[in-house]
Amino acid sequence: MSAPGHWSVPGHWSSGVNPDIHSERTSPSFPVERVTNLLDGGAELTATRRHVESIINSDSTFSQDDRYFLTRVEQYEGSVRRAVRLREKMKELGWADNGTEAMFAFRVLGADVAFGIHNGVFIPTIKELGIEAQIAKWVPLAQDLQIIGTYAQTELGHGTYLRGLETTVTFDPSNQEFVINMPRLSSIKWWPGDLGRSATHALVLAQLYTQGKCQGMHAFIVQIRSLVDHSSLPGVTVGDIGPKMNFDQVDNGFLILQNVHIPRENMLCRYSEVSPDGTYVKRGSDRINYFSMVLTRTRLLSAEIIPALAKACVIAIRYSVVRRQSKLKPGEMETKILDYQMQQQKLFPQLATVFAFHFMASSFEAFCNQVKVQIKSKGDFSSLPELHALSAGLKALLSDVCSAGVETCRRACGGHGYSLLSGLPSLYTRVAGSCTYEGENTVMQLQTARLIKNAGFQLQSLLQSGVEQYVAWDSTSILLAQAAIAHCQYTIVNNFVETMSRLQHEPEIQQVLQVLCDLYALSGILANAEEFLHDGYMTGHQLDLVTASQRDLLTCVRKDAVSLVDAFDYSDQQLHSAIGSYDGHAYQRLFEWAQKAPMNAKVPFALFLALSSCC
Ligand SMILES: CCCCCCCCCCCCCCCC(=O)SCCNC(=O)CCNC(=O)[C@H](O)C(C)(C)COP(=O)(O)OP(=O)(O)OC[C@H]1O[C@@H](n2cnc3c(N)ncnc32)[C@H](O)[C@@H]1OP(=O)(O)O
Ligand SMILES: Cc1cc2nc3c(=O)[nH]c(=O)nc-3n(C[C@H](O)[C@H](O)[C@H](O)COP(=O)(O)OP(=O)(O)OC[C@H]3O[C@@H](n4cnc5c(N)ncnc54)[C@H](O)[C@@H]3O)c2cc1C
Repeated sequence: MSAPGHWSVPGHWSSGVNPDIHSERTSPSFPVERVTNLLDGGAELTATRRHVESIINSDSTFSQDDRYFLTRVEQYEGSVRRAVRLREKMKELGWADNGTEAMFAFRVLGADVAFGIHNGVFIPTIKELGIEAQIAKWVPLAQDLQIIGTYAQTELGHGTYLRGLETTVTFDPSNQEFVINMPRLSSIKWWPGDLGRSATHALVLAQLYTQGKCQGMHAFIVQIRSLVDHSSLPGVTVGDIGPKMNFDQVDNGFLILQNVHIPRENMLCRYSEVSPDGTYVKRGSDRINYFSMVLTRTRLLSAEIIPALAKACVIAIRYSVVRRQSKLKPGEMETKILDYQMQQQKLFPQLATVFAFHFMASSFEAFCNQVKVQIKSKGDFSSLPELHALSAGLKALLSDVCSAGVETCRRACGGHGYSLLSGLPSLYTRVAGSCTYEGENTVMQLQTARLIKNAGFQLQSLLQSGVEQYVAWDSTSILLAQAAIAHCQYTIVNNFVETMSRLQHEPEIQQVLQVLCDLYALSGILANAEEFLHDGYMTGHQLDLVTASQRDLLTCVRKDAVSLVDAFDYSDQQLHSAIGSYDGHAYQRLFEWAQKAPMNAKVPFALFLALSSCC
């Protein structure tokens, strides 16, 4: 520490690691690398991921040092540059689109690389709902960025209620074409990502009409811009929907189609098709055209939703050991804020939640892949309702909990948590979108509730009393949504316990993770205490025991907290945080990054004159 009164504005970094964070890493009670391996799915995958990250982090195109000081157009153009560079890298290095390296590359870059809907929804939907000939035609063009696609389903007037979508696609057997129309203002496609400036093609989800009958929502590939000069095609009006809470780098757009003609072959027809004479042929489940959303909900858990809370925990816990404020014991040094029980009560249940959700998402993705194979190779749709119900409930629960958890981490960092430079506000505004997109959470919970017994009794008694089905359903919906959440919580705790039981051959990591498993379960009981008391499932005394046990567990986690967040293995480039970096030099980074603010650029002389003239 420099002598009082004599210090220099840091023009350089304090070398090494902040001693306050260094002391937290000297004796972890578990092998940190083994937890990293467990989270990656094995040591080999950790090595592959790190190799991919080192390639990305060493390429200046992917650098985002100025990310907090860019205009919206600069953010969009930067994300497009990164997307094109990534495609070049993948070609140079031979990373296959469905390979591990590409999966890690997209995960590291997330929405910071353009064409997230193109890569994450447009291409997978063609693979799932298209026949082999359609996959062979469109997917290579898309993977090579010769076409850019979007997924255009939501309209100005409808997002949740898909049976209410107004865009019509009518088959004309005389010329073997579909004619697409949007009958009114509320029919305009509104929100699709990559649509506003980038997309050349759209997967348009619309009501299919053939032989005068509506056959419900189907998917159609529609070219919307020229591949020569990128201008919009005849009958097409397209643009950006304007500023949003986050995702400024994404060109969410609007699309109007008036009398646009497409060939019959452009309807994705793995599970349904229109014959040349206009006959509609259906294969499989009524709701198979919703399958792409089920897959996206599942992928978003580990691609977007859980990483937001994981990064927030890394930032908040690292900052909480380098931030000293007030004194626990008079006369001693100021206290690390992580030593306050309240700070532990805020942050450690969030940390336990990340592990619980990580293990749940891994198990659920395995189940989802199993169902995909069942459907595609055997035409067996029997597991689709369960997959839908659970994917809807998990997406709703995990996005709700992770959004609230990121906000808790942000608030736990005081004023610096309110600075964009901490990385926390943008983590929150970004993950908050997941409570809405890919199925609004309330509606998703109610989809899960269709399976749940207790709510069913209430529903049954209403129906038996003669109440109409839709009235009975809506008047039970609060109970139904609660039942759906409880069902998902039970599934998550059960999965965490089962995951721990499979670690008996690694006692050191089993022990530290078991503490988090217990903390997650007990915190869940405390957060829903009224339910357990209401049903007589627990007494007040038992709840007191839960509270005391939770407090003891917080103390157990405290010793290893920094090592546990280090195990997530996020690089500083991925955290984009001045207060959560590995070396713990929060104050130096805040000061240096602030110098980049355009507000600190040389005051223009004209402004100086104007200011001086008014005083
Ligand atoms: C990895 C990603 C890329 C990463 C990249 C980088 C990051 C980037 C981040 C941003 C990424 C943004 C990505 C946003 C992309 C969008 O937001 S796309 C638009 C998403 N929109 C939605 O999710 C719409 C939500 N609405 C719906 O799904 C449907 O309207 C509902 C709610 C399921 C209701 O459908 P419905 O036809 O009215 O059916 P309903 O009457 O409720 O049910 C009838 C029966 O069908 C069943 N059913 C309903 N749905 C299904 C289904 N899907 N399957 C099976 N059965 C079903 C019901 O269970 C029910 O069965 P029974 O109980 O009768 O046995
Ligand atoms: C960041 C972002 C990216 C997106 N990307 C895409 C994309 O790429 N492609 C695309 O097609 N769409 C996209 N969307 C749109 C998104 O899918 C819709 O916003 C979402 O499906 C919700 O529909 P909505 O906005 O019409 O809300 P509504 O369906 O109008 O719901 C509004 C509110 O009404 C209530 N409500 C609605 N229905 C019910 C019900 N049955 N019971 C009880 N309450 C109900 C709920 O409180 C709900 O929050 C995106 C949205 C966002 C925010």
